[in-house]
Amino acid sequence: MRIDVVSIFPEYLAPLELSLIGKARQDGLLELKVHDLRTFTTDKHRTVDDTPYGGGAGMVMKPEPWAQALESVAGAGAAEGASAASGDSASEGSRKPVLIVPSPAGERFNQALAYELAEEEQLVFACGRYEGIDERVIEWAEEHFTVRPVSLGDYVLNGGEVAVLAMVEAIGRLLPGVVGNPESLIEESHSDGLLEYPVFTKPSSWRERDVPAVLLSGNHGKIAQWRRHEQFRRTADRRPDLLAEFDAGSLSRADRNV
Ligand SMILES: Nc1ccccc1-c1cnco1
Repeated sequence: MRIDVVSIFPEYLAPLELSLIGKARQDGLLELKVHDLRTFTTDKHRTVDDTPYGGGAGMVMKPEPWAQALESVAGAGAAEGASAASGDSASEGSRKPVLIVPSPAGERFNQALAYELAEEEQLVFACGRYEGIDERVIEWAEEHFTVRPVSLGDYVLNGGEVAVLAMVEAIGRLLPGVVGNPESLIEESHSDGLLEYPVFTKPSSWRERDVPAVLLSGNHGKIAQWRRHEQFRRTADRRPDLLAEFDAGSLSRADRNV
């Protein structure tokens, strides 16, 4: 996968050089490039914003630098794919790259969307700041991208960079070879529509609190049943909304007895 991030604060994305995502980049499992939007300005002040038509507080990001930046990265994934592809590169990159615009007015990011986006050949993230990006950029971008405004949640950030850090980690860790043990992806919160069960490690007794005895029993059937029950209990307690969405049809026979 190829990821491009456009921002006026490229240094904000430095954490993507660290840890799991940083190693994936070093191992060639993920190609990620960060671009400074100001590179695509033409005036001596490298202006990226201006006052809003219709009045109001704050500034709006100008359209032309964004169009120049997005044109510059569009298809880079296909180009990379084509150069890397030994076979029919015509089929490589035939899909438009996905332009993800972090926005409080976007669809909610969740694990299902992370899995969906992890299948893409190229993701481009446009980090808006100020009061946002001129809406005409979003409309124009539909010619070159599949455009998806995405929200991390119902709260206000100062820009899209923090959202991109979260989304790139959530998506990048799903790519083949990134997480050491792929099995660890199976039992995570939200991987099956429920919250994950509680975990414990040594010592078995700590500050007069004991690890649940079933986990020390060696009875793997009972342990699995206890863990599944804990998933349902936790989800009902903390995220009843998820239970409402949970596909009861996916319940196994064992689930029905927890
Ligand atoms: N508030 C914001 C401002 C700018 C870019 C993204 C956001 C955002 C994303 N998810 C929630 O908020």
